[in-house]
Amino acid sequence: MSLVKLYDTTLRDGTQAEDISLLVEDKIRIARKLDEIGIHYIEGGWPGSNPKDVAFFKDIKKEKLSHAKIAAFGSTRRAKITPDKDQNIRTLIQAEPDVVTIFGKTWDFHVREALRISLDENLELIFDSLEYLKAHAPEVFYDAEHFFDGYKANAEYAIKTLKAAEDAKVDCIVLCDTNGGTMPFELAEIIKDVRKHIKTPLGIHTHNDSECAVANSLLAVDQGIVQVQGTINGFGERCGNANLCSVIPALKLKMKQECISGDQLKKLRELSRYVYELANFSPNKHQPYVGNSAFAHKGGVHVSAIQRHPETYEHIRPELVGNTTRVLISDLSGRANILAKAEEFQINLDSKDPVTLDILDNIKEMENRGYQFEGAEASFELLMKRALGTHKKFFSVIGFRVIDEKRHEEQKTISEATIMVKVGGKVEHTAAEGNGPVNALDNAIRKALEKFYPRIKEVKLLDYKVRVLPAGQGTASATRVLIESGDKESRWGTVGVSDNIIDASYQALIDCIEYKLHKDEEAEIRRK
Ligand SMILES: CC(=O)SCCNC(=O)CCNC(=O)[C@H](O)C(C)(C)COP(=O)(O)OP(=O)(O)OC[C@H]1O[C@@H](n2cnc3c(N)ncnc32)[C@H](O)[C@@H]1OP(=O)(O)O
Ligand SMILES: CC(=O)C(=O)O
Repeated sequence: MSLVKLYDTTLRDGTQAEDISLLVEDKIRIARKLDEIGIHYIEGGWPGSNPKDVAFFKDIKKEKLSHAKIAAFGSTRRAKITPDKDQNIRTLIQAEPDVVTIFGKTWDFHVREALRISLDENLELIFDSLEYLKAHAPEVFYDAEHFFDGYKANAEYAIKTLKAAEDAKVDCIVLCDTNGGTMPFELAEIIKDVRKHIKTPLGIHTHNDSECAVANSLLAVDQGIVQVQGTINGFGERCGNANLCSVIPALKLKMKQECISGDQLKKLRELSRYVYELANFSPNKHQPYVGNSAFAHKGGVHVSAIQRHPETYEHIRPELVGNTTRVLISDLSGRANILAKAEEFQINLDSKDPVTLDILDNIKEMENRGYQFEGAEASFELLMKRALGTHKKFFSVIGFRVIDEKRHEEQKTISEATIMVKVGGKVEHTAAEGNGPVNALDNAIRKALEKFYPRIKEVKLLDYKVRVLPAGQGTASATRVLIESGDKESRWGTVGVSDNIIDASYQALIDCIEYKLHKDEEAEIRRK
Protein backbone atom coordinates (compact mmCIF):
# COMPACT_ATOMS: atom_id res chain seq x y z
CA MET A 1 0.00 0.00 0.00
CA SER A 2 1.58 3.34 -1.02
CA LEU A 3 1.78 6.29 1.33
CA VAL A 4 -0.99 8.91 1.17
CA LYS A 5 0.54 12.28 1.95
CA LEU A 6 -1.43 14.59 4.24
CA TYR A 7 -1.36 18.28 3.41
CA ASP A 8 -2.79 20.49 6.12
CA THR A 9 -4.08 23.96 5.21
CA THR A 10 -5.54 24.95 8.60
CA LEU A 11 -3.10 27.85 8.76
CA ARG A 12 -4.10 29.14 5.30
CA ASP A 13 -7.55 27.99 4.09
CA GLY A 14 -8.59 27.37 7.74
CA THR A 15 -8.01 31.04 8.52
CA GLN A 16 -10.22 32.00 5.57
CA ALA A 17 -13.17 30.84 7.73
CA GLU A 18 -15.43 33.49 9.21
CA ASP A 19 -14.41 34.31 12.82
CA ILE A 20 -11.05 32.54 12.65
CA SER A 21 -7.87 34.49 13.00
CA LEU A 22 -4.59 33.14 14.32
CA LEU A 23 -1.60 35.06 15.64
CA VAL A 24 1.82 34.13 14.28
CA GLU A 25 2.63 32.47 17.65
CA ASP A 26 -0.60 30.42 17.42
CA LYS A 27 0.31 29.31 13.92
CA ILE A 28 3.74 28.19 15.07
CA ARG A 29 2.26 26.25 17.99
CA ILE A 30 -0.26 24.55 15.71
CA ALA A 31 2.48 23.74 13.20
CA ARG A 32 4.45 21.97 15.96
CA LYS A 33 1.42 19.86 16.84
CA LEU A 34 0.74 19.03 13.19
CA ASP A 35 4.32 17.90 12.85
CA GLU A 36 4.04 15.74 15.99
CA ILE A 37 0.99 13.95 14.64
CA GLY A 38 2.76 13.18 11.37
CA ILE A 39 1.26 15.62 8.86
CA HIS A 40 3.53 15.62 5.82
CA TYR A 41 2.94 19.16 4.53
CA ILE A 42 1.87 22.24 6.50
CA GLU A 43 0.63 25.15 4.41
CA GLY A 44 1.55 28.12 6.56
CA GLY A 45 -0.09 30.97 4.66
CA TRP A 46 0.15 33.27 1.69
CA PRO A 47 3.31 35.39 2.08
CA GLY A 48 2.16 37.76 -0.68
CA SER A 49 -0.97 38.52 1.33
CA ASN A 50 0.08 40.09 4.62
CA PRO A 51 3.04 40.73 6.97
CA LYS A 52 1.77 38.14 9.48
CA ASP A 53 2.20 35.38 6.92
CA VAL A 54 5.66 36.67 6.00
CA ALA A 55 6.57 36.53 9.72
CA PHE A 56 5.31 32.96 9.97
CA PHE A 57 7.73 31.75 7.28
CA LYS A 58 10.59 33.56 8.99
CA ASP A 59 9.77 32.20 12.47
CA ILE A 60 9.01 28.63 11.44
CA LYS A 61 12.63 28.27 10.28
CA LYS A 62 13.73 28.45 13.92
CA GLU A 63 11.61 25.39 14.75
CA LYS A 64 13.04 21.89 14.63
CA LEU A 65 10.19 20.02 13.00
CA SER A 66 10.63 16.27 12.96
CA HIS A 67 9.50 15.65 9.41
CA ALA A 68 6.76 18.03 8.18
CA LYS A 69 7.55 20.20 5.17
CA ILE A 70 6.37 23.80 5.14
CA ALA A 71 4.43 25.03 2.12
CA ALA A 72 3.82 28.62 1.05
CA PHE A 73 0.70 29.43 -0.95
CA GLY A 74 0.06 31.90 -3.75
CA SER A 75 -1.33 32.27 -7.23
CA THR A 76 -0.08 32.12 -10.79
CA ARG A 77 1.46 35.36 -12.02
CA ARG A 78 -0.66 38.29 -13.03
CA ALA A 79 -1.30 38.76 -16.76
CA LYS A 80 1.10 40.89 -18.83
CA ILE A 81 4.16 40.41 -16.61
CA THR A 82 6.82 37.75 -16.38
CA PRO A 83 7.04 35.56 -13.25
CA ASP A 84 10.32 37.11 -12.10
CA LYS A 85 8.59 40.53 -12.00
CA ASP A 86 5.45 39.27 -10.25
CA GLN A 87 5.41 40.46 -6.63
CA ASN A 88 3.38 37.46 -5.46
CA ILE A 89 5.79 34.96 -7.01
CA ARG A 90 8.80 36.83 -5.67
CA THR A 91 7.48 36.75 -2.11
CA LEU A 92 6.83 33.03 -2.42
CA ILE A 93 10.50 32.45 -3.26
CA GLN A 94 11.72 34.92 -0.63
CA ALA A 95 9.77 33.00 2.04
CA GLU A 96 12.11 30.04 1.35
CA PRO A 97 9.59 27.30 2.08
CA ASP A 98 10.18 23.60 1.41
CA VAL A 99 7.26 23.64 -1.01
CA VAL A 100 5.51 26.29 -3.07
CA THR A 101 1.85 25.71 -3.93
CA ILE A 102 0.12 28.00 -6.37
CA PHE A 103 -3.42 27.97 -7.63
CA GLY A 104 -4.47 28.68 -11.18
CA LYS A 105 -7.67 28.80 -13.16
CA THR A 106 -9.19 25.70 -14.74
CA TRP A 107 -12.72 26.86 -15.46
CA ASP A 108 -13.09 28.76 -18.73
CA PHE A 109 -15.84 30.88 -17.13
CA HIS A 110 -13.36 32.05 -14.44
CA VAL A 111 -10.67 32.77 -16.98
CA ARG A 112 -13.03 35.00 -18.93
CA GLU A 113 -14.87 36.58 -16.00
CA ALA A 114 -12.43 36.69 -13.06
CA LEU A 115 -9.10 37.09 -14.88
CA ARG A 116 -10.57 38.63 -18.05
CA ILE A 117 -7.89 37.10 -20.28
CA SER A 118 -7.99 34.64 -23.15
CA LEU A 119 -8.00 30.89 -22.55
CA ASP A 120 -4.58 30.56 -24.21
CA GLU A 121 -3.09 33.33 -22.09
CA ASN A 122 -4.23 31.49 -18.95
CA LEU A 123 -2.38 28.36 -20.13
CA GLU A 124 0.78 30.48 -20.49
CA LEU A 125 0.24 31.94 -17.00
CA ILE A 126 0.06 28.45 -15.52
CA PHE A 127 3.00 27.04 -17.44
CA ASP A 128 5.51 29.82 -17.00
CA SER A 129 4.63 30.54 -13.33
CA LEU A 130 5.19 26.88 -12.49
CA GLU A 131 8.26 26.46 -14.68
CA TYR A 132 9.85 29.50 -13.01
CA LEU A 133 8.98 28.27 -9.53
CA LYS A 134 10.33 24.78 -10.28
CA ALA A 135 13.70 26.44 -10.91
CA HIS A 136 13.56 28.32 -7.59
CA ALA A 137 11.84 26.05 -5.04
CA PRO A 138 12.63 22.51 -3.90
CA GLU A 139 9.10 21.19 -4.55
CA VAL A 140 6.15 22.74 -6.39
CA PHE A 141 2.47 21.79 -6.22
CA TYR A 142 -0.27 23.11 -8.47
CA ASP A 143 -3.79 23.64 -7.08
CA ALA A 144 -6.18 23.41 -10.05
CA GLU A 145 -8.82 25.76 -8.68
CA HIS A 146 -12.46 24.87 -9.57
CA PHE A 147 -11.21 21.77 -11.32
CA PHE A 148 -14.46 19.79 -11.13
CA ASP A 149 -16.71 22.71 -12.14
CA GLY A 150 -14.26 23.53 -14.93
CA TYR A 151 -14.29 19.93 -16.14
CA LYS A 152 -18.09 19.84 -16.17
CA ALA A 153 -18.22 23.09 -18.16
CA ASN A 154 -15.40 22.38 -20.63
CA ALA A 155 -13.54 19.12 -20.02
CA GLU A 156 -11.14 19.61 -22.90
CA TYR A 157 -9.95 22.98 -21.62
CA ALA A 158 -9.80 21.82 -18.00
CA ILE A 159 -7.49 18.96 -18.98
CA LYS A 160 -5.37 21.38 -21.05
CA THR A 161 -4.74 23.46 -17.90
CA LEU A 162 -3.52 20.34 -16.09
CA LYS A 163 -1.31 19.49 -19.06
CA ALA A 164 0.27 22.96 -18.82
CA ALA A 165 1.16 22.18 -15.19
CA GLU A 166 2.43 18.73 -16.13
CA ASP A 167 4.60 20.22 -18.88
CA ALA A 168 6.14 22.51 -16.24
CA LYS A 169 7.08 19.31 -14.35
CA VAL A 170 5.28 20.11 -11.09
CA ASP A 171 5.54 17.53 -8.33
CA CYS A 172 1.82 17.19 -7.71
CA ILE A 173 -1.37 18.45 -9.38
CA VAL A 174 -4.14 19.00 -6.86
CA LEU A 175 -7.71 18.77 -8.12
CA CYS A 176 -9.78 21.32 -6.21
CA ASP A 177 -13.52 21.28 -5.57
CA THR A 178 -13.34 24.97 -4.78
CA ASN A 179 -17.08 25.67 -4.56
CA GLY A 180 -17.72 22.40 -2.74
CA GLY A 181 -20.66 21.42 -4.93
CA THR A 182 -19.33 18.24 -6.52
CA MET A 183 -21.14 14.98 -5.70
CA PRO A 184 -19.07 11.90 -4.82
CA PHE A 185 -20.33 9.87 -7.80
CA GLU A 186 -19.36 12.69 -10.24
CA LEU A 187 -15.96 13.14 -8.64
CA ALA A 188 -14.97 9.48 -9.01
CA GLU A 189 -15.86 9.45 -12.70
CA ILE A 190 -13.99 12.68 -13.39
CA ILE A 191 -10.82 11.48 -11.66
CA LYS A 192 -10.93 8.27 -13.69
CA ASP A 193 -10.87 10.36 -16.86
CA VAL A 194 -8.10 12.68 -15.59
CA ARG A 195 -5.90 9.68 -14.94
CA LYS A 196 -6.13 8.73 -18.60
CA HIS A 197 -4.49 12.06 -19.57
CA ILE A 198 -2.24 13.03 -16.65
CA LYS A 199 0.67 11.02 -15.26
CA THR A 200 1.85 13.52 -12.61
CA PRO A 201 0.87 12.45 -9.05
CA LEU A 202 -2.55 13.84 -8.14
CA GLY A 203 -3.88 15.45 -4.97
CA ILE A 204 -7.35 16.43 -3.81
CA HIS A 205 -8.61 19.62 -2.12
CA THR A 206 -12.33 19.69 -1.30
CA HIS A 207 -14.72 22.12 0.32
CA ASN A 208 -17.75 21.14 2.35
CA ASP A 209 -20.57 23.20 0.84
CA SER A 210 -22.54 20.04 0.02
CA GLU A 211 -21.37 18.22 3.17
CA CYS A 212 -19.37 15.87 0.89
CA ALA A 213 -15.79 17.10 1.47
CA VAL A 214 -14.64 14.10 3.51
CA ALA A 215 -16.47 11.57 1.30
CA ASN A 216 -15.01 13.19 -1.81
CA SER A 217 -11.48 13.08 -0.37
CA LEU A 218 -11.80 9.39 0.49
CA LEU A 219 -13.21 8.56 -2.91
CA ALA A 220 -10.35 10.42 -4.54
CA VAL A 221 -7.87 8.24 -2.63
CA ASP A 222 -9.84 5.22 -3.75
CA GLN A 223 -9.23 6.49 -7.30
CA GLY A 224 -5.46 6.57 -6.75
CA ILE A 225 -4.88 10.11 -5.50
CA VAL A 226 -1.74 10.37 -3.37
CA GLN A 227 -2.10 13.70 -1.55
CA VAL A 228 -5.09 14.79 0.55
CA GLN A 229 -5.50 18.41 1.55
CA GLY A 230 -7.72 19.45 4.43
CA THR A 231 -7.89 21.25 7.75
CA ILE A 232 -8.18 20.32 11.40
CA ASN A 233 -11.83 20.36 12.48
CA GLY A 234 -12.79 21.22 8.90
CA PHE A 235 -12.20 24.96 9.39
CA GLY A 236 -12.15 26.86 6.11
CA GLU A 237 -13.72 29.28 3.67
CA ARG A 238 -17.58 29.31 3.84
CA CYS A 239 -18.66 25.84 5.08
CA GLY A 240 -15.09 24.70 5.52
CA ASN A 241 -12.64 22.21 4.03
CA ALA A 242 -12.34 18.44 4.24
CA ASN A 243 -11.97 17.69 7.92
CA LEU A 244 -8.66 15.91 8.48
CA CYS A 245 -9.92 14.71 11.87
CA SER A 246 -12.32 12.49 9.90
CA VAL A 247 -10.19 11.90 6.81
CA ILE A 248 -7.14 10.58 8.70
CA PRO A 249 -8.85 7.87 10.79
CA ALA A 250 -10.91 6.79 7.79
CA LEU A 251 -7.75 6.43 5.67
CA LYS A 252 -5.86 4.60 8.38
CA LEU A 253 -8.52 2.45 10.00
CA LYS A 254 -11.05 1.81 7.26
CA MET A 255 -9.08 2.06 4.01
CA LYS A 256 -5.86 0.66 5.51
CA GLN A 257 -3.84 3.40 3.80
CA GLU A 258 -0.44 4.23 5.18
CA CYS A 259 -0.44 7.87 6.37
CA ILE A 260 0.44 8.31 10.08
CA SER A 261 1.34 5.79 12.79
CA GLY A 262 -1.10 4.25 15.26
CA ASP A 263 0.57 6.16 18.13
CA GLN A 264 0.20 9.43 16.24
CA LEU A 265 -3.45 8.67 15.54
CA LYS A 266 -4.04 8.42 19.29
CA LYS A 267 -3.21 12.14 19.52
CA LEU A 268 -5.97 13.13 17.08
CA ARG A 269 -8.54 14.22 19.66
CA GLU A 270 -5.91 16.22 21.53
CA LEU A 271 -4.91 17.97 18.29
CA SER A 272 -8.53 18.78 17.45
CA ARG A 273 -9.10 20.35 20.87
CA TYR A 274 -5.81 22.23 20.74
CA VAL A 275 -6.78 23.88 17.47
CA TYR A 276 -10.25 24.76 18.80
CA GLU A 277 -8.62 26.30 21.86
CA LEU A 278 -6.15 28.46 19.91
CA ALA A 279 -8.86 29.50 17.45
CA ASN A 280 -10.99 30.46 20.47
CA PHE A 281 -13.84 28.16 19.46
CA SER A 282 -15.83 25.74 21.62
CA PRO A 283 -15.23 22.18 20.42
CA ASN A 284 -18.07 20.63 18.44
CA LYS A 285 -19.14 17.85 20.81
CA HIS A 286 -20.92 15.97 18.02
CA GLN A 287 -17.85 15.89 15.76
CA PRO A 288 -17.18 12.37 14.42
CA TYR A 289 -14.20 10.51 15.91
CA VAL A 290 -12.94 13.32 18.19
CA GLY A 291 -16.05 14.96 19.71
CA ASN A 292 -17.18 14.32 23.29
CA SER A 293 -20.37 12.71 21.99
CA ALA A 294 -18.68 10.61 19.30
CA PHE A 295 -18.74 7.57 21.60
CA ALA A 296 -21.35 8.72 24.15
CA HIS A 297 -24.22 6.29 24.62
CA LYS A 298 -27.58 7.45 25.86
CA GLY A 299 -30.33 4.97 24.93
CA GLY A 300 -30.69 2.14 27.47
CA VAL A 301 -30.66 -0.46 24.68
CA HIS A 302 -27.35 0.89 23.35
CA VAL A 303 -25.70 0.97 26.78
CA SER A 304 -26.79 -2.55 27.59
CA ALA A 305 -25.34 -3.81 24.29
CA ILE A 306 -22.01 -1.91 24.39
CA GLN A 307 -21.31 -3.37 27.79
CA ARG A 308 -21.52 -6.81 26.24
CA HIS A 309 -19.63 -5.83 23.06
CA PRO A 310 -18.57 -2.21 22.35
CA GLU A 311 -18.70 -2.94 18.59
CA THR A 312 -22.49 -3.22 18.81
CA TYR A 313 -22.78 0.59 18.79
CA GLU A 314 -19.23 1.84 18.13
CA HIS A 315 -17.78 1.87 14.60
CA ILE A 316 -14.18 1.92 15.89
CA ARG A 317 -12.54 1.63 19.29
CA PRO A 318 -12.47 5.23 20.58
CA GLU A 319 -8.98 4.83 22.11
CA LEU A 320 -7.54 4.54 18.59
CA VAL A 321 -8.17 8.27 18.09
CA GLY A 322 -7.62 9.25 21.73
CA ASN A 323 -11.31 9.34 22.61
CA THR A 324 -13.28 7.36 25.22
CA THR A 325 -16.60 5.65 25.57
CA ARG A 326 -19.07 7.60 27.70
CA VAL A 327 -22.36 6.54 29.18
CA LEU A 328 -25.01 9.24 29.51
CA ILE A 329 -27.82 9.33 32.00
CA SER A 330 -31.24 10.52 30.89
CA ASP A 331 -34.89 9.54 30.81
CA LEU A 332 -33.94 7.20 27.95
CA SER A 333 -31.77 5.26 30.40
CA GLY A 334 -32.31 1.72 31.56
CA ARG A 335 -30.58 -0.16 34.35
CA ALA A 336 -27.52 -0.71 32.16
CA ASN A 337 -26.80 3.05 32.07
CA ILE A 338 -27.02 3.31 35.86
CA LEU A 339 -24.77 0.27 36.37
CA ALA A 340 -22.22 1.57 33.88
CA LYS A 341 -22.15 4.97 35.56
CA ALA A 342 -21.82 3.39 39.00
CA GLU A 343 -18.85 1.39 37.74
CA GLU A 344 -17.24 4.57 36.40
CA PHE A 345 -17.53 6.09 39.92
CA GLN A 346 -16.31 2.82 41.48
CA ILE A 347 -19.65 2.29 43.23
CA ASN A 348 -20.83 -1.30 43.58
CA LEU A 349 -24.36 -1.73 42.30
CA ASP A 350 -26.21 -4.84 41.40
CA SER A 351 -28.77 -4.83 38.57
CA LYS A 352 -31.23 -6.61 40.87
CA ASP A 353 -30.61 -4.30 43.81
CA PRO A 354 -33.80 -2.28 44.54
CA VAL A 355 -31.53 0.78 44.96
CA THR A 356 -30.73 0.60 41.22
CA LEU A 357 -34.40 0.78 40.36
CA ASP A 358 -34.92 3.56 42.93
CA ILE A 359 -32.13 5.59 41.34
CA LEU A 360 -33.62 5.00 37.89
CA ASP A 361 -37.11 6.08 39.03
CA ASN A 362 -35.65 9.07 40.79
CA ILE A 363 -33.74 10.16 37.67
CA LYS A 364 -36.76 9.80 35.43
CA GLU A 365 -38.86 11.82 37.85
CA MET A 366 -36.16 14.51 38.16
CA GLU A 367 -35.70 14.67 34.38
CA ASN A 368 -39.42 15.18 34.12
CA ARG A 369 -38.96 18.28 36.29
CA GLY A 370 -36.21 19.52 33.98
CA TYR A 371 -33.03 18.03 35.42
CA GLN A 372 -30.47 16.76 32.96
CA PHE A 373 -27.48 14.76 34.05
CA GLU A 374 -25.57 14.80 30.78
CA GLY A 375 -22.74 17.16 31.55
CA ALA A 376 -23.62 17.03 35.26
CA GLU A 377 -21.92 13.80 36.25
CA ALA A 378 -20.91 15.18 39.65
CA SER A 379 -24.56 15.85 40.62
CA PHE A 380 -25.37 12.35 39.42
CA GLU A 381 -22.64 10.80 41.56
CA LEU A 382 -23.90 12.69 44.61
CA LEU A 383 -27.43 11.48 43.85
CA MET A 384 -26.20 7.87 43.79
CA LYS A 385 -24.32 8.34 47.03
CA ARG A 386 -27.44 9.76 48.68
CA ALA A 387 -29.49 6.77 47.51
CA LEU A 388 -26.84 4.35 48.79
CA GLY A 389 -26.40 6.14 52.11
CA THR A 390 -22.69 6.79 51.41
CA HIS A 391 -23.13 10.55 51.05
CA LYS A 392 -21.34 12.53 53.76
CA LYS A 393 -22.85 15.78 54.94
CA PHE A 394 -19.84 18.09 55.20
CA PHE A 395 -22.09 21.10 55.94
CA SER A 396 -25.70 22.21 55.88
CA VAL A 397 -27.09 25.50 54.66
CA ILE A 398 -29.50 27.09 57.13
CA GLY A 399 -30.54 29.81 54.71
CA PHE A 400 -29.41 32.50 52.27
CA ARG A 401 -30.53 35.86 50.95
CA VAL A 402 -29.55 37.64 47.74
CA ILE A 403 -30.19 41.33 47.18
CA ASP A 404 -29.83 43.33 43.96
CA GLU A 405 -29.92 47.05 44.43
CA LYS A 406 -29.81 50.02 42.05
CA ARG A 407 -29.58 53.19 44.08
CA HIS A 408 -29.70 55.56 41.14
CA GLU A 409 -30.60 55.21 37.46
CA GLU A 410 -27.03 56.11 36.49
CA GLN A 411 -25.41 53.72 38.94
CA LYS A 412 -24.32 50.10 38.50
CA THR A 413 -26.58 47.48 40.09
CA ILE A 414 -25.00 46.12 43.27
CA SER A 415 -25.42 42.44 44.20
CA GLU A 416 -24.93 41.16 47.71
CA ALA A 417 -25.53 37.73 49.23
CA THR A 418 -25.63 36.54 52.83
CA ILE A 419 -25.57 32.91 53.86
CA MET A 420 -25.77 30.94 57.11
CA VAL A 421 -24.13 27.48 57.17
CA LYS A 422 -23.57 24.90 59.86
CA VAL A 423 -20.36 22.85 59.93
CA GLY A 424 -20.18 20.33 62.76
CA GLY A 425 -21.76 22.26 65.63
CA LYS A 426 -20.57 25.66 64.43
CA VAL A 427 -22.78 28.21 62.67
CA GLU A 428 -21.13 30.62 60.25
CA HIS A 429 -22.87 33.71 58.91
CA THR A 430 -21.18 35.61 56.07
CA ALA A 431 -21.93 38.19 53.40
CA ALA A 432 -20.23 38.90 50.08
CA GLU A 433 -20.66 41.14 47.09
CA GLY A 434 -20.36 39.93 43.53
CA ASN A 435 -20.51 40.71 39.88
CA GLY A 436 -24.21 39.87 39.67
CA PRO A 437 -26.38 37.87 42.10
CA VAL A 438 -25.05 34.39 41.24
CA ASN A 439 -21.46 35.51 41.66
CA ALA A 440 -22.35 37.17 44.99
CA LEU A 441 -23.94 33.93 46.20
CA ASP A 442 -20.95 31.89 45.00
CA ASN A 443 -18.60 34.25 46.87
CA ALA A 444 -20.70 34.06 50.05
CA ILE A 445 -20.83 30.23 49.99
CA ARG A 446 -17.08 29.99 49.53
CA LYS A 447 -16.36 32.61 52.18
CA ALA A 448 -18.52 30.76 54.70
CA LEU A 449 -16.95 27.35 54.02
CA GLU A 450 -13.34 28.11 53.17
CA LYS A 451 -12.22 28.48 56.77
CA PHE A 452 -13.41 24.90 57.45
CA TYR A 453 -12.32 23.48 54.10
CA PRO A 454 -9.48 25.60 52.69
CA ARG A 455 -9.15 23.44 49.54
CA ILE A 456 -12.40 24.99 48.27
CA LYS A 457 -10.12 27.89 47.17
CA GLU A 458 -8.79 25.59 44.43
CA VAL A 459 -12.20 25.33 42.76
CA LYS A 460 -12.67 27.47 39.69
CA LEU A 461 -15.99 28.05 38.00
CA LEU A 462 -15.29 27.33 34.32
CA ASP A 463 -18.68 27.59 32.69
CA TYR A 464 -22.20 28.61 33.66
CA LYS A 465 -25.19 27.90 31.43
CA VAL A 466 -28.86 28.71 31.95
CA ARG A 467 -31.67 27.07 29.98
CA VAL A 468 -35.30 28.22 30.20
CA LEU A 469 -37.75 25.32 30.77
CA PRO A 470 -40.14 24.92 29.16
CA ALA A 471 -39.68 27.58 26.57
CA GLY A 472 -42.61 29.91 26.02
CA GLN A 473 -43.50 30.97 29.57
CA GLY A 474 -41.28 34.00 29.48
CA THR A 475 -39.90 35.24 32.79
CA ALA A 476 -42.20 32.82 34.70
CA SER A 477 -40.44 29.77 33.21
CA ALA A 478 -38.48 27.27 35.27
CA THR A 479 -34.73 27.30 34.67
CA ARG A 480 -31.98 24.72 34.56
CA VAL A 481 -28.48 25.82 35.49
CA LEU A 482 -25.46 23.76 34.46
CA ILE A 483 -22.14 24.63 36.02
CA GLU A 484 -18.76 23.31 35.03
CA SER A 485 -16.05 23.59 37.67
CA GLY A 486 -12.50 22.39 37.97
CA ASP A 487 -9.37 22.23 40.09
CA LYS A 488 -5.79 21.23 39.31
CA GLU A 489 -6.78 17.59 38.84
CA SER A 490 -10.16 17.43 37.16
CA ARG A 491 -13.32 19.11 35.88
CA TRP A 492 -16.86 18.28 36.92
CA GLY A 493 -20.39 19.36 36.08
CA THR A 494 -23.33 20.02 38.40
CA VAL A 495 -26.97 20.92 37.80
CA GLY A 496 -29.83 22.72 39.54
CA VAL A 497 -33.46 23.23 38.51
CA SER A 498 -35.96 25.67 39.94
CA ASP A 499 -38.50 28.26 38.87
CA ASN A 500 -36.11 30.70 40.54
CA ILE A 501 -32.83 31.18 38.69
CA ILE A 502 -30.93 32.00 41.91
CA ASP A 503 -32.23 28.83 43.57
CA ALA A 504 -31.25 26.72 40.52
CA SER A 505 -27.77 28.29 40.63
CA TYR A 506 -27.58 27.69 44.38
CA GLN A 507 -28.27 23.95 43.94
CA ALA A 508 -25.60 23.62 41.24
CA LEU A 509 -23.08 25.62 43.35
CA ILE A 510 -23.69 23.51 46.46
CA ASP A 511 -23.30 20.28 44.48
CA CYS A 512 -20.06 21.67 43.08
CA ILE A 513 -18.60 22.25 46.56
CA GLU A 514 -19.93 18.94 47.95
CA TYR A 515 -18.43 17.06 45.04
CA LYS A 516 -15.04 18.68 45.60
CA LEU A 517 -15.08 17.74 49.29
CA HIS A 518 -16.07 14.12 48.56
CA LYS A 519 -13.53 13.82 45.79
CA ASP A 520 -10.65 15.12 47.93
CA GLU A 521 -11.58 12.99 50.91
CA GLU A 522 -11.74 9.84 48.76
CA ALA A 523 -8.38 10.67 47.18
CA GLU A 524 -6.91 11.11 50.68
CA ILE A 525 -8.26 7.71 51.77
CA ARG A 526 -6.81 6.09 48.65
CA ARG A 527 -3.41 7.68 49.36
CA LYS A 528 -3.42 6.28 52.89
C1 LIG B 1 -9.60 29.24 -3.81
C2 LIG B 1 -8.82 30.01 -2.85
O1 LIG B 1 -9.04 29.84 -1.68
S1 LIG B 1 -7.63 31.03 -3.38
C3 LIG B 1 -7.09 31.82 -1.94
C4 LIG B 1 -7.94 32.95 -1.57
N1 LIG B 1 -7.35 33.61 -0.45
C5 LIG B 1 -7.22 34.92 -0.38
O2 LIG B 1 -7.66 35.65 -1.24
C6 LIG B 1 -6.59 35.47 0.86
C7 LIG B 1 -5.34 36.30 0.58
N2 LIG B 1 -5.57 37.30 -0.43
C8 LIG B 1 -5.08 38.56 -0.36
O3 LIG B 1 -4.45 38.95 0.60
C9 LIG B 1 -5.35 39.46 -1.53
O4 LIG B 1 -6.49 39.03 -2.23
C10 LIG B 1 -4.11 39.49 -2.49
C11 LIG B 1 -2.96 40.23 -1.77
C12 LIG B 1 -3.65 38.12 -2.85
C13 LIG B 1 -4.45 40.21 -3.77
O5 LIG B 1 -4.95 41.47 -3.44
P1 LIG B 1 -5.40 42.52 -4.60
O6 LIG B 1 -4.23 42.74 -5.47
O7 LIG B 1 -5.97 43.67 -3.90
O8 LIG B 1 -6.49 41.75 -5.46
P2 LIG B 1 -7.90 41.18 -5.05
O9 LIG B 1 -7.88 40.76 -3.63
O10 LIG B 1 -8.96 42.15 -5.44
O11 LIG B 1 -7.98 39.87 -5.97
C14 LIG B 1 -8.35 39.95 -7.33
C15 LIG B 1 -7.14 39.92 -8.21
O12 LIG B 1 -6.51 38.62 -8.16
C16 LIG B 1 -6.29 38.18 -9.50
N3 LIG B 1 -6.27 36.72 -9.52
C17 LIG B 1 -7.22 35.90 -9.02
N4 LIG B 1 -6.85 34.63 -9.24
C18 LIG B 1 -5.65 34.66 -9.88
C19 LIG B 1 -4.77 33.68 -10.40
N5 LIG B 1 -5.04 32.38 -10.27
N6 LIG B 1 -3.64 34.09 -10.98
C20 LIG B 1 -3.36 35.39 -11.08
N7 LIG B 1 -4.13 36.38 -10.64
C21 LIG B 1 -5.28 36.00 -10.02
C22 LIG B 1 -7.50 38.76 -10.26
O13 LIG B 1 -7.27 38.81 -11.62
C23 LIG B 1 -7.57 40.15 -9.67
O14 LIG B 1 -6.58 40.95 -10.27
P3 LIG B 1 -6.94 42.42 -10.88
O15 LIG B 1 -7.54 43.16 -9.74
O16 LIG B 1 -5.61 42.93 -11.32
O17 LIG B 1 -7.91 42.13 -11.97
C1 LIG C 1 -6.89 26.30 -3.71
C2 LIG C 1 -8.08 26.38 -2.92
O1 LIG C 1 -8.04 26.75 -1.77
C3 LIG C 1 -9.34 26.00 -3.54
O2 LIG C 1 -9.40 25.82 -4.74
O3 LIG C 1 -10.32 25.89 -2.79
